[in-house]
Amino acid sequence: MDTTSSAMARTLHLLAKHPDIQETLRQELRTAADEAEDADIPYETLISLPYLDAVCRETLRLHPPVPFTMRVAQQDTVISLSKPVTGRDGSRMQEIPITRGTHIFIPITTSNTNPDLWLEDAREWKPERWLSPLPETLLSARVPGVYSHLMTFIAGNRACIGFTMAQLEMKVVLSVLIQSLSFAPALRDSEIFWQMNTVVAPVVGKNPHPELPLIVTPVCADTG
Ligand code: HEM
Repeated sequence: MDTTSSAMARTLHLLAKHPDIQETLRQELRTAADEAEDADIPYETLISLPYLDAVCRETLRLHPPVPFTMRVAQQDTVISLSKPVTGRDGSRMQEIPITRGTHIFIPITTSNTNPDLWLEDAREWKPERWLSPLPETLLSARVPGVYSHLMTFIAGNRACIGFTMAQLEMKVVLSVLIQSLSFAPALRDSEIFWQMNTVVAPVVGKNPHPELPLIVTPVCADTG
């Protein structure tokens, strides 16, 4: 499973579990489609629909398809910490010296869901958080990620080059699917497990191959 399809699968699963959010999104998309002169929602409108954008951002925040990655220090350095940690010998450290060649684990999900930055509801899926000003604790932390205070697409010279395209893909696919189809959890929903591969993928029970059962029903244009 690739990164964007992992994000899409997670978004559809969350929308299936949150029918109220799914319906709000459907109404936003249908209104935009009704106002469009062509059959499709124009690009400029699609990328600026606030609720669609919030749903995508919130999924990419809480469930980054690449949950962690590694880097190797190319030179000796010192990492400053925002709050002290206690070492094995009991000493309190405010910074960590790193020698060249050290492998560094980068916990993307942990940064994206840090309650010190995102406040106490950091581990909840709440698209509406993106419709209000973001917390000052987050803004002042200056997370280095290339996208939206998140580490989802990592940071620096080797950051993801495809993050704008990934969001566009998500928005195009969601706009088509959610307008005309309703998604609900399948009977086997409790057996779905999100496997922490390099790219997170849904599996069911003991079957190692990715699959995501959902109940999909057509919805008419004039019904909710
Ligand atoms: C939701 C979708 C995506 C996510 C979450 C994602 C995430 C990431 C992450 C975390 C990295 C850094 C990996 C590492 O160095 O350890 C990366 C690198 C990369 N991504 Fe993405 N990506 C996504 C979609 C895409 C798309 C659609 C493309 C291309 C159209 C793309 C192209 C690349 C490339 C070429 C790199 C390597 C950059 C380099 O090493 O200089 N990605 N991506």
